Amino acid sequence: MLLCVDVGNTQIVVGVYDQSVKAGKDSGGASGGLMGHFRIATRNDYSSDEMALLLSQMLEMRSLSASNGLDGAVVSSTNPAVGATVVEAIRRWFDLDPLVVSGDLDLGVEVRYERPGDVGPDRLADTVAFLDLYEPPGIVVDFGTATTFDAIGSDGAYLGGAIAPGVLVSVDALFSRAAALSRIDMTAPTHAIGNSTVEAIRSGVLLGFAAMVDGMCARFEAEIGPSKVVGTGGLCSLITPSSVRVKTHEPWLTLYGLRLVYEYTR
Ligand SMILES: Nc1ncnc2c1ncn2[C@@H]1O[C@H](COP(=O)(O)OP(=O)(O)O)[C@@H](O)[C@H]1O
Ligand SMILES: CC(C)(COP(=O)(O)O)[C@@H](O)C(=O)NCCC(=O)O
Ligand SMILES: [K+]
Repeated sequence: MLLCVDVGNTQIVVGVYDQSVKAGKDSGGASGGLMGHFRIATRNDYSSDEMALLLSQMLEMRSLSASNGLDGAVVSSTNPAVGATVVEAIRRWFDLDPLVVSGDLDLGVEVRYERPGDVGPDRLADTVAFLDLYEPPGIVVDFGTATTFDAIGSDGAYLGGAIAPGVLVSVDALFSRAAALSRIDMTAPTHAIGNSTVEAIRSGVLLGFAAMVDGMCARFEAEIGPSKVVGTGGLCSLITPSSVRVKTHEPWLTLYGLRLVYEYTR
C-alpha cells in the first residue's frame, strides 16, 4: 500500500492507495484503490515525532496500520517547513524513504514554466492526474488556500496558469478589515443582487468567485482552445454550484496524481 501526502498551506490531505486495485479512466477513476483518507491541520509547530503520532493514529482509525502493509510513500508540499516535518516523520517512524514531488523530477509531463522547479508540486500532481483521466487540452482549478488555475495544452504539456487568493483567505481579509461586517455561513444566494448584508456577502463571495473562475476559464480557452475543466481542493464544492464552467469535481485529483507520479518514477 502506498501512503500519499499532500501538504497544503491550510490542511494536510492523506490517502492510502492499494496499488493492486486498478484506478483511472476505465476502472475506479481517481479513487480506485483508495483505502482511506483524512485531513489534518497544517501546523508549523509540530515536531516530526508529533506528526508521526498523528499520522499513525489516523491510519489506525482507518484500520490501516502504519507498521504493516505500507511499502511506499510520496509527498507533495506547498509549505516547505511542514513538508520537511512530514518527510522526517515518515523516515523516522514508518521506515520509508518518501518520494518528494517537484518540477525538477521527470514526471512524464513536459513542464513549460520558465523555471519548472518553481511550480507547486500540488499543481503538477493535479496535472498528471488530469492527463490520466481526461483528454487535453484542459484546465484544473484547485480551491485551497490559493485558488490555482493550471493549463494543460493539447499536446499534454503543463503550460502554467494563474494563482488567485483563495476563497477563505479573501473572506478572512474582508471580515478582518471591514468593521461593520461579521462572519456568516456561506451558502449560495438566491439572487446576485443581495437585499441584506448577509445575502450581499454571499453573492459577492460565492457568485463573485464563480464568475472569476468562469471568466478565467474563458481567457485560458482563448489561448489553448475549448478545454475540459476540472475542479478540486477542499473548497471546490463551495463554489462549483455557482460556476457555469466547473461541472466536474474530482476531490481526489491531487492524491491520485501523487500515486501516478510514484508509479511512474519507480
Ligand atoms: N470536505 C470538505 N468540505 C468542505 N470544505 C472542506 C472539506 N475538507 C476541507 N475543507 C476546507 O478546505 C480548506 C482546505 O482546502 P485544501 O484544498 O486542503 O487547501 P490547501 O491545499 O491550501 O491546504 C479548509 O478551509 C477546509 O475547511
Ligand atoms: C500556489 C500555491 C500556494 C497553492 O498552494 P495551496 O493553496 O494548495 O496550499 C502552491 O502551489 C505554491 O506555493 N506554488 C508555488 C508557486 C507556483 O506554483 O508558481
Ligand atoms: K492543494
